[in-house]
Order: sequence, then structure tokens, then C-alpha cells
Amino acid sequence: MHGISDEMQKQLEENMSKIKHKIVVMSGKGGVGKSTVSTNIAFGLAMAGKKVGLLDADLHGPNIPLMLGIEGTKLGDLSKPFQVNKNLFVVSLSFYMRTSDDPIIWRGPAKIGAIKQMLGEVIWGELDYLVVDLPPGTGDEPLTIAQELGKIDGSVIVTTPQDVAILDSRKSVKFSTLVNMPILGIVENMSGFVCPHCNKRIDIFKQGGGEKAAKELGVELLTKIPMTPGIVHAGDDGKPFIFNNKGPEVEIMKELVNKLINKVEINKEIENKEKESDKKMGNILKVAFPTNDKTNVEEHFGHCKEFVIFEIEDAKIINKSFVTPPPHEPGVIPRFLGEQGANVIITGGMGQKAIDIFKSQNIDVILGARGSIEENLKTYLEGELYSTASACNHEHDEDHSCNH
Ligand SMILES: Nc1ncnc2c1ncn2[C@@H]1O[C@H](COP(=O)(O)OP(=O)(O)OP(=O)(O)O)[C@@H](O)[C@H]1O
Repeated sequence: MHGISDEMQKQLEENMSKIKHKIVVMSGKGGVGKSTVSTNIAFGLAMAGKKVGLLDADLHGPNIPLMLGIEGTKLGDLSKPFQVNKNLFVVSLSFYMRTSDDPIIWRGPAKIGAIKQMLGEVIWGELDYLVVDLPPGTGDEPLTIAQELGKIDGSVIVTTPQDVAILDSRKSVKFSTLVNMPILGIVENMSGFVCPHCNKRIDIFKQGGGEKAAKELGVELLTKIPMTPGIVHAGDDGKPFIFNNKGPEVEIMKELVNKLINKVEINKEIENKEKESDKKMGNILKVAFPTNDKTNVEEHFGHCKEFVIFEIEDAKIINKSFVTPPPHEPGVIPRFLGEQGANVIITGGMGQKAIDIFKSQNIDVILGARGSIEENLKTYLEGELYSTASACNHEHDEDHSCNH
């Protein structure tokens, strides 16, 4: 299990491209409540109606199944995540272990291969969010996982209130910068304890480490979660704390989830607007191909199952997405691709009317393409792909494609 095949790498990228938002939860060291925070964020997002995947990628202590009450689960079909409820799906490295106390003793490359294999084999399908519980620390393992996830919306850094929080958080901030992922903010966990008998607050782990770290590092302090006995019971009983509990700590968790939704979705909107304006200024290129098998150019342009659209910036692919066109009717598909912002369509062939509609939207048409999409795209980006066919001559079926 040292590496993965090209085919699986492709599958991995395709899996990741179907996920709208990715959040990684990390911490500079173990035991600060990273898995607790990941589980409650994922459960909270699912409660808010989002379709969520929770990936327990903590190689050494994959304990999310325990927190969800599904410990001991062994999946027969490893490509399918475990469905916890209508909106929440989970995959844990523990599903791959023989027993729950089977120590994970893979080293270096084997570990990385195992993670890549898991990312490649699991078919999440379309998700609104993937929440990833990274292994603690900022070493090679979390780094590889973060790099394989593709574009990440941001990291949530979990820390505790001690002074050392600043050191741990600084490492996590550096890590986030290294993999080019935005930092959504810091969660100061185990932040004081309010005695249920006398209501007096006791700062067991000192005070404000996370807050200070956030200020010094110029990162938002997302929230402070107090030491709460209910959180321990919920974790041990396999029922996430955010679910079915009441009180200020639950409200804190719910506010955290709402904050993340706002941050991630607003960030994405801003990014999309920037991309749109970049595109208008000619900085981002969108290249579309019809396909039936996600790999090869479908020559029957008007009847393909879907289109793959690549976004290109500085001759590099920065995004790849699949879109399903509306049912075929004359003129509908060229307009649909115009709405998707396509600048170029590369296909086998099409009728003159479709070509005219594309041209009226300033979309270039390249005809005569066949075979591998990636190869065609590469040739196009090298400036070597030219139309090798002319319009099909079909009066009534402008989106028709012939096998030229
Ligand atoms: N705010 C809190 N109040 C009380 N207990 C908490 C709180 N947050 C986490 N815990 C408890 O602390 C313990 C460790 O939490 P958790 O497993 O989430 O930490 P972790 O950072 O993921 O650890 P690891 O590095 O081992 O994966 C658990 O028993 C959990 O229930």
C-alpha cells in the first residue's frame, strides 16, 4: 500500500471535485478536543440541512466512530461511507482495522498510501461539506492528507487556554499557509469550567491562550467552548453533544456551526465573484468537453450525459467540475454552456446553428476532437489543438454531432 495507481489518483480527484466545501479540523498537539469539535461541527452542519461527509483521518486514534456510537463498524463495501443519518456520512480509518484496538503500525509511505487509498476508494458522491479530522500535529501525515484533498475552504484550529496554545497555534497557522488553505479561525476548547453547584467559574487550564493566539496571529477566534461534563458523556455514549442537549454550551456549538457556514459560503461567493470578474478580464479560461464516461470526449455533443468544465489560470488547471446539461432541445445546450461561463467548447462535431449560438456568446468552438479529454486539454493548452472537422450539415438538429 505504498502508493496508488494513476487510475485511483484520478478517482481521488474526481471524488474531491464533487464536494462543494471542505473544512479541516486540526490541532498542534493531541488531546485538545479536535475529534470532539470535528464531530459536533459535522453533526451540526447535517442538522442545518447540509449533506455532510465526516472523514476520520486520525491514523493513531480514529475515535470518531466511538463518538457517533458506531464503534466496531466494519464495512463490507469500503467504497461506501457509513450513513449515520439522512444527511451525515462517515468514513474512519478504524473501519479498515481488524479490531478497534488494533494499533496502526504502518510507517511513512505505507501510511500515506493507506490514506490516499481511502481518499481514492471512498465514493462520497455529491456533498455540501466534507469535514476532515486530521491527525494531531503538523507533520508529514496531516500534510499529505491536506495536500490530497484538493482545494480546501479552510482550517479550524483547536487549542486550549494555556500559554503554550500560542506555540501550537503558530505551527498550525504555518501549516495552513504551507498547503495554501485559508484559516477559518481558532476554537479555544476546555475554556474554563463553570461549577454547576455554585456557578463559579474556574479556569482549570489558565485563561485566554486561544484568544491571545488568535490576536497575535491575526486569526479570528471563532469561539470558546468551556469544559463541560456533558461533552465527555456525549462522546463516550456515542451521541454528539450538539444533538438533543440544551444549555449555553450547545448554543455555543450551534453558533460555531452557523459562523462556519457563513464564513465558508460567503468566502466562496466572494471568490466566485472575483473569478467571474477575472474571467471577464480574461484571466480565467473555462474549457468544456462533452463526455459520457468522464474520461473521453463524447462525439455526440448534443446527447452527452454531462460536460466536464476545466478552469485554467496561468496555463494550470485550478478547478474541474462536471455539469449535467438540460434535456436536449435545439439551442439549449450552447446557451447552457454560456451560462456556465465556458470560453471554449471542444467536441467531435456539431451543427452550424449551434456553432453560431456559441460564437454569438464569444465561445470558441473546436471540432474533430476524440479520445482522452486530458490529452486534448493538454494539447489545447500547448496551443496545438485545432479544429479538424467542419460543421455537420443537419438542418433540424443543430446540436447533433457526426463522427468526422
Ligand atoms: N469542552 C470539553 N469539555 C469536556 N471534555 C471535553 C471537551 N472537549 C473534549 N473533551 C473530552 O476530552 C477528551 C479528548 O477529546 P478528543 O478525543 O476530541 O481530543 P483530540 O484532540 O481529538 O485527541 P486526539 O489527539 O487523541 O485525537 C475526550 O474524552 C472528550 O470527550
